[in-house]
Amino acid sequence: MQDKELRDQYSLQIPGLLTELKHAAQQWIDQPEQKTFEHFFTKVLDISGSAEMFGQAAIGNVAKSLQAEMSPFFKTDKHPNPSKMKRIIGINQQLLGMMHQPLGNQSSQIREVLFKAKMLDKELMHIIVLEDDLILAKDIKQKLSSTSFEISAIASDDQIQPYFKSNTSCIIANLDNLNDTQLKLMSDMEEIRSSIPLIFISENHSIQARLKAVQSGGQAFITKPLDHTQLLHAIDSLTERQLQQKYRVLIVDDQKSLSDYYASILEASDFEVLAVNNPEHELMSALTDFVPDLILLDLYMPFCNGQDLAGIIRQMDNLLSVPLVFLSAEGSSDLQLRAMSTGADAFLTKPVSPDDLSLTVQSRIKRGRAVYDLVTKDPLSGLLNRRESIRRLDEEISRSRRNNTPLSVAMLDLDHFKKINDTLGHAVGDWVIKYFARSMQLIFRECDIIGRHGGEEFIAIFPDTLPESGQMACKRLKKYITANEQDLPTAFSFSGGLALLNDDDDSKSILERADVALYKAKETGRNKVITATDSPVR
Ligand SMILES: Nc1nc2c(ncn2[C@@H]2O[C@H](COP(=O)(O)OP(=O)(O)OP(=O)(O)O)[C@@H](O)[C@H]2O)c(=O)[nH]1
Repeated sequence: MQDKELRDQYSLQIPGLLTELKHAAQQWIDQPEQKTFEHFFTKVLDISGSAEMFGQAAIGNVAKSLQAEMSPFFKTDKHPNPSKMKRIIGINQQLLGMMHQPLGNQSSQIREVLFKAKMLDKELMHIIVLEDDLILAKDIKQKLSSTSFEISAIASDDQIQPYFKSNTSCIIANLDNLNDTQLKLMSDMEEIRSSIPLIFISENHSIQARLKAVQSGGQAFITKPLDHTQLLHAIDSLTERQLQQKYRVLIVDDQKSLSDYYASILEASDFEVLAVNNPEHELMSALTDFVPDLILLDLYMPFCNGQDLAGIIRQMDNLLSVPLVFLSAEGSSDLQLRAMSTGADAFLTKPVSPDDLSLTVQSRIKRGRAVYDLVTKDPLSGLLNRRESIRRLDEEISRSRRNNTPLSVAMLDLDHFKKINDTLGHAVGDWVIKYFARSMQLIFRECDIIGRHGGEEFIAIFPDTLPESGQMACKRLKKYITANEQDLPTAFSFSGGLALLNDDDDSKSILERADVALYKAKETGRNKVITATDSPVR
């Protein structure tokens, strides 16, 4: 029988398998005992053992993860605990959902299993703080709330589960106050919280304490006295709060059918993908305009080989930290090694499974971003540093000229910041800088580029924007900061200068014009943004 016929036959069986699986799972839920569990397990085995062979790889993969969750309890007298049971039921529901869908449309479901749910755009993140030192809990709550998180602080012996919400994105727990049973609960919970990160804080600096944290599922360990910058940094890097834009993957492969296939897998896992099938003509503009987070390169192409292209890419400053992954049917380890020596980060051998592709891409991007962050970000504010902001401004100037679109740039500076430092101390000054940075991230558009130019001075680049809209964005920012004033350790304001790119400008001159306008705003009373060669807008 032909492959296709086999696949079609299997498709006809899916509704029957679906009904049996549903029934078996329900029986186990109603009567959670060994007999019903084993019956349910055999139904899962039926699917995991056959789906992939008949071209239903996505269903097969989820069935396999369900099988892996259940197998430790098969033919033993152990029974899954309630959290494990919840997880098994959850995965089973995904599997049923996939089997219920029209065939060929299941790939988007994989990401529910492989990837954590993305936070909605600008959605407030919810953090659970498990700390029975009421003063410390209150302090964490106050500091984090004023940085735009929603916080539930609970004593450590409380039941944590009822506090979980759909936007819960992080748990902070005091390791020192948790007894063995509670630590076990945290580690068991890992199965249901799956990707919600857990940060432990502790007074104990020892390796034993760190080990205990890791064994209980902790992904970060912060010692007391608590440095809130470090805490925020851990939250940011674990939750990817600042990285809510989609990861961008550039595929370079001369075979369109293959690049379409890879693109469909990656898009289903929420990556943004651009495919280049004709590198000779399309690659350079794709590299500069698309600015990929990772490049998937075919090793052999008619125009030139992937190794040479890797060499070209590695010569570009802004792509130095971007991971390169070769994709090829080349099985020789010698040739693979030679290819890797051009600075590539991984080699995937074709045919590559959807899971391998998604997971490799995801993990390499994460590492690439971590390196990129170290080089380009300002550690206090989490914004781009001065060097990177100017590099991005140069890029935006070129893009604006190419596309004939307007570009506005603002220099923003906190007012009387020295007084805040002098009267309330440097720590509060630092806090204001972070708060201001986060407010800009929250209020400005996703595509706007925000950097810390130095001290208490910031740069905001507004692509495709006239100064009038830039002024509106600054007004929204001012309104947001004023509205939240009561939650802050001190009220503060900012002044700004805004400039529109003109034909003669380069990054230096546009910044100078924005700076002159900023100076004017300071001179004429502060707390306002002035557009270069324009009258003040209050
Ligand atoms: N806390 C803190 N202070 C900083 C940092 N970087 C620069 N500063 C301080 O920011 C203050 C800037 O002071 P000035 O340049 O006089 O400006 P200003 O007081 O804001 O006055 P105007 O800009 O004229 O409104 C100085 O006291 C710097 O020490 C930082 O990273 N953290």
